[in-house]
Amino acid sequence: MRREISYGLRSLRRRPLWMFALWSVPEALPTALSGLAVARAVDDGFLAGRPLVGVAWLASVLVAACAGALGARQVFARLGDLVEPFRDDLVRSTVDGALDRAVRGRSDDGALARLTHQVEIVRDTYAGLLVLVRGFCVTSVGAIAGLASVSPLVLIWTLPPFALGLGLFLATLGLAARRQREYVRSDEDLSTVAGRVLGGARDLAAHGARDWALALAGRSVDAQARAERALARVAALRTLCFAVGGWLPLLALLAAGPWLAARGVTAGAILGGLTYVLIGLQPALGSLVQGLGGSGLRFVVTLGRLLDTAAPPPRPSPASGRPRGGAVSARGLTFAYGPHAEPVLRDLDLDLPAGSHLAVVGPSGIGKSTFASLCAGLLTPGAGTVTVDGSPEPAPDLRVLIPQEAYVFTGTVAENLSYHSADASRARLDRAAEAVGAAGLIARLGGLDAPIRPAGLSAGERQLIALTRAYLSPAPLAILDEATCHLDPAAEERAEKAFAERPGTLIVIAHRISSAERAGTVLVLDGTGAVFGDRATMPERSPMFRELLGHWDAQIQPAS
Ligand SMILES: Nc1ncnc2c1ncn2[C@@H]1O[C@H](COP(=O)(O)OP(=O)(O)OP(=O)(O)O)[C@@H](O)[C@H]1O
Repeated sequence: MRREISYGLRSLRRRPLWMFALWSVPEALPTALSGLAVARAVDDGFLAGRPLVGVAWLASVLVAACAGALGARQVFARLGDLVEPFRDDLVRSTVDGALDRAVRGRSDDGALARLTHQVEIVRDTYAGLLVLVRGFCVTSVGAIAGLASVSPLVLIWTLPPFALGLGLFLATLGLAARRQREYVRSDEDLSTVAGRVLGGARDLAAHGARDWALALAGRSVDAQARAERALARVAALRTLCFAVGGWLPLLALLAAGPWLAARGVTAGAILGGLTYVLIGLQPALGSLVQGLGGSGLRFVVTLGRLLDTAAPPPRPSPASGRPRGGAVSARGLTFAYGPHAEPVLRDLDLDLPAGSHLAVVGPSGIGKSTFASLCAGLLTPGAGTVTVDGSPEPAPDLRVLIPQEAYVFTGTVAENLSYHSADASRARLDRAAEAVGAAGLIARLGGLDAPIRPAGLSAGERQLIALTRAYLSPAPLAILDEATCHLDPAAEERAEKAFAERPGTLIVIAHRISSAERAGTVLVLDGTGAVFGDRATMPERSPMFRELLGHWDAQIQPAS
């Protein structure tokens, strides 16, 4: 349960939370004033023979209620600012988890149900819990402040039993969550067994296995009944906690009446105390017990299931915050896009030590992007293997691939940059943007907190954002698949140099041959075979490389 609660708390954005809390203050006024108004109305008004004073005190509660209503209106208007980012985070990690499984070739039948039904349950219950907990805090703080202002002696008799009931209730929450989970599990088991038994009813009857099937289903029915009884016992325990916290303060105050009167506490103050208990503490505790016991448990259990299947958290960055490793090794790597298609890559062998900088060059359509996708684990080799740091299924935490069409999402600049590095400080985001050459763009957009509208950015600007995001990733292997094609040569050089200096391995699918000039190692794909080796020796070893260099020289000569 701790994981779910801390996820819920972590998702609360600071600024909207402050606004939410600030607008809650007026709502505490009617509760805080209610008992005091009753006490004064009785003591200074009705019992003193001044009914108009009494009525005026009671009317003051009405005024406070109007102020409270205004506050409540603002509170609900701000609820979306807290709930929607939470939902977006949840959708993102659910989609990441499903994609991660899909990329690894694992089926994930429940992904759609999680994304639609379960995310919506969690979002609704989250909003309900925020309203509930806020309401409890506002009402109980108002009532306790009011009790203290009416008479500290009244507070002494009412607060301890209330706190005891609340404490006991909170202590049962862990048990209640466990029981709720067991209940959901047993319910699922029962429907699975019942489905199988009913589906095979004809075969079971034909083989005379009726008793066996009855016993099988009976075990699940018994288990579910046990789980439901256990859940009911927890509900009874909750009622007991409410009785202690909600009714005991009332009984204590009534029983202490003579004792209080002997110490100068007026009838009005005792009545005021009773008012605080009856319209403040008791309903606040009642709603909390009901709400946390119902939608609170639904929140914890459903969120728990979503988190179990969400994307694994990004691998913690090494101590220096920078990636290490990223060795790539291919053995007999062969790939074709169809069973009878001509292979795009055939029997490719290469070893790229960690920290290398490889440029992949070749004519258009020769298989450079295919090679990138194989290294990233997005395609599965038809024959042979390709591994990253020894892993044949390079997980997202091992590599980051930036394709030609860079994806940028609606959100702030900081959210876009830190997508692969949630723990990156703002200073790190700034340094990365500076290194990649995106600092000017970010300043133009209005800084890290500026919102991004993907459609408002040019293709090159989107590439700069995506490149900075990838640069910050803890993945030791970065693959740029023509990821700088919309940048001018100078901006491309700056971005590539930043990636080359980033610890880890860099593979650049070259858009311009100048990318190969900067790399230590080159892979030339020319259709008849592949040539892999040092950049310096490549012109001698590969006629294709010489040809590409010639084209490049011809292109840049007239300009120089
Ligand atoms: N999804 C696919 N299904 C079928 N064939 C594909 C697919 N993707 C690429 N191909 C084909 O595989 C071959 C290699 O494509 P690939 O995109 O890897 O080449 P490339 O060298 O990256 O080309 P470019 O430089 O134009 O991006 C091409 O003939 C292409 O048409």
